[in-house]
Amino acid sequence: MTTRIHCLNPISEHGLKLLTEDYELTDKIEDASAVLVRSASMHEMELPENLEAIARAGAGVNNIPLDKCTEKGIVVFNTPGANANGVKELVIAGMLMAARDICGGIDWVRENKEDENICKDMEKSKKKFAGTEIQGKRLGVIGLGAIGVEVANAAAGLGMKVYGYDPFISVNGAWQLSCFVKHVTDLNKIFEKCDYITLHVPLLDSTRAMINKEALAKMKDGVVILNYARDLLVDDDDMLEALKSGKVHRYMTDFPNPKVTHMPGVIATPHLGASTVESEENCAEMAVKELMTYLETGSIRNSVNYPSCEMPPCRGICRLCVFNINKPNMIGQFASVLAEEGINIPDMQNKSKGEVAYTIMDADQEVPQRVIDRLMEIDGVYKVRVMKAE
Ligand SMILES: NC(=O)C1=CN([C@@H]2O[C@H](COP(=O)(O)OP(=O)(O)OC[C@H]3O[C@@H](n4cnc5c(N)ncnc54)[C@H](O)[C@@H]3O)[C@@H](O)[C@H]2O)C=CC1
Ligand SMILES: O=C(O)CCC(=O)C(=O)O
Repeated sequence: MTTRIHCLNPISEHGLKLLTEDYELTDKIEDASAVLVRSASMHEMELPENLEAIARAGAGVNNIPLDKCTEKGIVVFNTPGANANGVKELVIAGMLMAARDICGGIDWVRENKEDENICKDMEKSKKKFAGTEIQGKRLGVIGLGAIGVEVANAAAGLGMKVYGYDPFISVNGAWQLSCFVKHVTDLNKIFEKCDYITLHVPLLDSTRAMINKEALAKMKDGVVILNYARDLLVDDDDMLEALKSGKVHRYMTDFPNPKVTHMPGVIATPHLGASTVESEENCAEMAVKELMTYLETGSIRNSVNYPSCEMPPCRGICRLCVFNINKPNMIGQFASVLAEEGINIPDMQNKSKGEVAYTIMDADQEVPQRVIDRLMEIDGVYKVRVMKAE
């Protein structure tokens, strides 16, 4: 049977062409078993009953209703690191544009394009666009995940003194971090010391408005803030005050809104961080592969709401995938139901992540609807998915 995929945003052909003949794209989300999405907000959307998975071709998942998806047993994937280089390069460009008035200079040339004496006049005018160099300046990187690590390492390579803060840094992130990046455990140190501060954290309740009046008050006069992560990490009203007073020299952001675009000292790009051929291809490829693997085998890799769980090909007649609350005796109850129905489990795998768990069980015979209903009746089970072996 053909599996239908709906794209909520344009997804790179490089990824879509990996879909085998068992798949087709559909314009109707209500017909889709899976969704590919970039930044489109899914919060107000009705999720189709037969939706099995959503793959975010990118990093941030604040556009997806994760709790709702979890309770419906919809697996949400993202593509860790796939666009990190694209964002890193824009952040480095942002730092350079903040340090030198490159934008002002370009505007001046455009405005004076008809000037016959432009060669002479520019030598008189250029002093107003002069700037500083980033070499030797202090950069604070908040969030040392895929992007933060790359930004920190690149900036260290450009001769900046780099300070990194991430209380939840992964082992992998720590291994990849240049030894020239100073590890900071108190965020205030970044606020107090740095000439440039760049944000690379997800938008969560704990990070929302982390750049606010109190944080800004601790910073050096003339600090540059770079926000290529998410709009709501910065309190716009507090930023406006800081720009007006000169506390912040420039606010570089990838997230313009009607308030931000009117602020003095803002240089904004229209959410371009991941808009490179390479990042779009990497994200699409990873997202499509994650979806196909999950839809075909039940194995989960890079999910943000369910644990990673990988199983070799089905060793029975069919495979049951159970989504449930992570609490005692769930596996015992699943096994009891199958045992009472005379069904053997030749292979199984159970993984948990925080408050949820996921179990894959291979069954040595067809599993009748009655058994699925009994599994669904177990308190804490969100969903049971049945897959036929190839
Ligand atoms: N402008 C754009 O087009 C793009 C923006 N982004 C944004 O950048 C964010 C980061 O992306 P990645 O680095 O790929 O994600 P990631 O998940 O690899 O890294 C995020 C890091 O933030 C850390 N973190 C979480 N809470 C923190 C806190 N309170 N203080 C310090 N660190 C904290 C985590 O431990 C993790 O290491 C995404 O969530 C997304 O919002 C990502 C890609 C493209
Ligand atoms: O897909 C995009 O262009 C946005 C990328 C992004 O913001 C992310 O990956 O979090």
